[in-house]
Amino acid sequence: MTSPVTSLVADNVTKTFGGIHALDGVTLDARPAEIHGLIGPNGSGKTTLLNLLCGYYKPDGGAIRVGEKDLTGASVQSRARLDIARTFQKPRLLGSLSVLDNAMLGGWVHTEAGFVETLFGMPRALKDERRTRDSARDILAAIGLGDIMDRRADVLDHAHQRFLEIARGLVLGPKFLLLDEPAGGLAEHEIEALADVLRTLRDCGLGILIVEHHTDFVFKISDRVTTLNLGQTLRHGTPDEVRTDPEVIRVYLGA
Ligand SMILES: Nc1ncnc2c1ncn2[C@@H]1O[C@H](COP(=O)(O)OP(=O)(O)OP(=O)(O)O)[C@@H](O)[C@H]1O
Repeated sequence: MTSPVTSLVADNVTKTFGGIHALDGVTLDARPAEIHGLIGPNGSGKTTLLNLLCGYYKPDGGAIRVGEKDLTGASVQSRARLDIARTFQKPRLLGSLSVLDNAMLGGWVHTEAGFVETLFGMPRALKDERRTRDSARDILAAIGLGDIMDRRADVLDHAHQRFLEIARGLVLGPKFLLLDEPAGGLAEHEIEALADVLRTLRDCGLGILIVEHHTDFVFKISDRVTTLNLGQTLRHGTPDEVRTDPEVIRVYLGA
């Protein structure tokens, strides 16, 4: 598949677990400055595709690329260096650390100091830390967590935990942000706030891929939508094209 140079592409990927074909020849591209919604019934392969894109799994067939660069065998760490960040269905935070410290964990990828320099708090390590702290503070403030930066992560409510996970991903300075059910468990006004944040990030040039069951939210916020079913692409198009597709209605959305 040819694609715009800087897209993150899953090209004809397959993934099997035992006898289960979780993905069977799926192609999808996440483009810069675009929100791409990925929907489909339970078990249709959405999270597996996200895990292939960020390097948690290797595909059994097909390829993962950013532009012309083949990432198929690349580790999660090297993909983080290649500007791919993700969040999880259940936020994975370090509860005993503060909001600020959790956000700063996203900055490891940009540190220049080596292990020994960090261990002994040498100048380059201190500079790394200052830079990451400043960046984390700015992002937390922008995402609405500026007033609770010193709070422990484990006392945050669910919405704040979700926003903190996104902030941590952003401290990485990614070009692509992969979100696994970011609206899960959020109230309507929190979903509105999430939509505002994602639109702003998109308008700043970030490519965003959202796996989500909250289809109203997906259709409202996405530029393009892909529907999976049984590990295959059922429909791909604009939100209107997908929402009104008879097969998508039959298999997933209901009449
Ligand atoms: N690590 C694994 N080991 C075995 N089977 C797996 C594994 N991960 C996924 N599967 C199977 O692959 C299929 C696709 O799962 P996946 O989690 O990608 O679907 P999904 O669309 O994200 O579902 P949901 O909406 O419920 O999160 C399912 O049949 C699932 O049981």
